[in-house]
Amino acid sequence: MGGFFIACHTVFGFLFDLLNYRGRMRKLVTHLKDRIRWSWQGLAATWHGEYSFRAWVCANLVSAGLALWLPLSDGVRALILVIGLLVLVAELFNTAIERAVDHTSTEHNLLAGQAKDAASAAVALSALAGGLAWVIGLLSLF
Ligand SMILES: Nc1ncnc2c1ncn2[C@@H]1O[C@H](COP(=O)(O)OP(=O)(O)OP(=O)(O)O)[C@@H](O)[C@H]1O
Repeated sequence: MGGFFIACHTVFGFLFDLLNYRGRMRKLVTHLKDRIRWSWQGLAATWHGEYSFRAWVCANLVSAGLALWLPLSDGVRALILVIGLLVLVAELFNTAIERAVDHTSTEHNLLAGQAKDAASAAVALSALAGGLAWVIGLLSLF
């Protein structure tokens, strides 16, 4: 009799865990789908609203094409491609900060200006890193 109860407890425990697990997985997949949708919305809005983002995407396509075409080492290629993506990431943050600041107030304010300038500097520095990666890559060809 004791063995029967232990067996029931084990089987029901297993079924309960399985249902719980499936519920958690379903929640995880829904969250993942939402995050992909929101990220896509962010990319699309930035693409449509920011000329500089479109310009960086085009520059990245040219840079990536050249990096793959030229006989560069794998390390330099990876550096150029990754830094190129980081410039886009910096531009997305720059846009997010500009939008958040302008949503709060479009009045002239020292802190608002500093926030935007810092975001702008982040894009400039990441672009500088990309340029540096290209200089290293081109020097390695000679
Ligand atoms: N509310 C503000 N208060 C103070 N200075 C501001 C404010 N808004 C903008 N500025 C100044 O103007 C600069 C450019 O502003 P903003 O980033 O909004 O212009 P933008 O032309 O849309 O830039 P981007 O080309 O990066 O999209 C800022 O870096 C900052 O120095």
